Amino acid sequence: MTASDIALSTRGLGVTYGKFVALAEMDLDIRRNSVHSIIGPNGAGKTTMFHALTGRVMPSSGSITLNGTDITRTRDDERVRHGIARSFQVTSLFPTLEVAENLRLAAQGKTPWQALAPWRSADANRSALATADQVMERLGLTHVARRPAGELSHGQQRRLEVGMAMASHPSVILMDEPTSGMGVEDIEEMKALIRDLGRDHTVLFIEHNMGIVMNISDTITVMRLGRKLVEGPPAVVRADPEVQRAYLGNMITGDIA
Ligand SMILES: Nc1ncnc2c1ncn2[C@@H]1O[C@H](COP(=O)(O)OP(=O)(O)OP(=O)(O)O)[C@@H](O)[C@H]1O
Repeated sequence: MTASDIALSTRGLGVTYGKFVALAEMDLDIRRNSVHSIIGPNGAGKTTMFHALTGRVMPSSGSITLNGTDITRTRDDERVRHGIARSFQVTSLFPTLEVAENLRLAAQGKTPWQALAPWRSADANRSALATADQVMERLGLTHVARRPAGELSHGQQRRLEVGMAMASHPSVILMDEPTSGMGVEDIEEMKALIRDLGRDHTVLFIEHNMGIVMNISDTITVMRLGRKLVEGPPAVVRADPEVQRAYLGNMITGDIA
């Protein structure tokens, strides 16, 4: 693997909350156009890792590199411009606005208030509309383009959240438990979407459902107590004695068979 194959990497990344070490010495290499999952028991530091990557918390040590640029000290909004997008929960959607309008605003990186501005250029608007169309097609939401986002089914809303992240043309998409609270059918659609995204995006996601993780990940990083425990493709992680021990000790829930 050469440096240009890596979209996002960390070296020696650490986060402390007061005296508590939530993340320590984390080295991560996320391959471009791959699906990479982070798993581990509650409190392992997965969310802290995401917060450090998006700029929500500042690391106490180490570095973060995105497409060759050191972004360790950049603000969260600058990171979005550099190409990191986080798929937020349903609350990030504007429920009274149409699906297409939600995506158009996301493509412009704007709130509805800013989008009302009269000085918005026609070209920027056209390109945002084109992006919204492409994203809806990819997500299978074209047929609900004119429906208010708040009227979509739960599964459709969750796919739209992913679309909101895609609309900023990110190089890396972070997803925090993309299938949590979903029924079986919606889970299958989300799995297919993530796998599809991995063809031309880099996807990093936190997930508790082991069936999904083993099924769609190219690489899995297992965390425990703020550190990396094991990393590799699903077959390697599944067979690893340390991971097996963690499962047997109920440190990680779910079925790894
Ligand atoms: N703001 C904070 N202040 C103090 N401690 C925190 C803070 N946020 C998280 N922690 C602690 O850091 C540790 C790691 O938490 P984190 O949320 O990153 O774990 P996680 O792997 O995402 O867990 P889960 O699967 O339960 O979401 C936990 O022990 C948690 O209590």
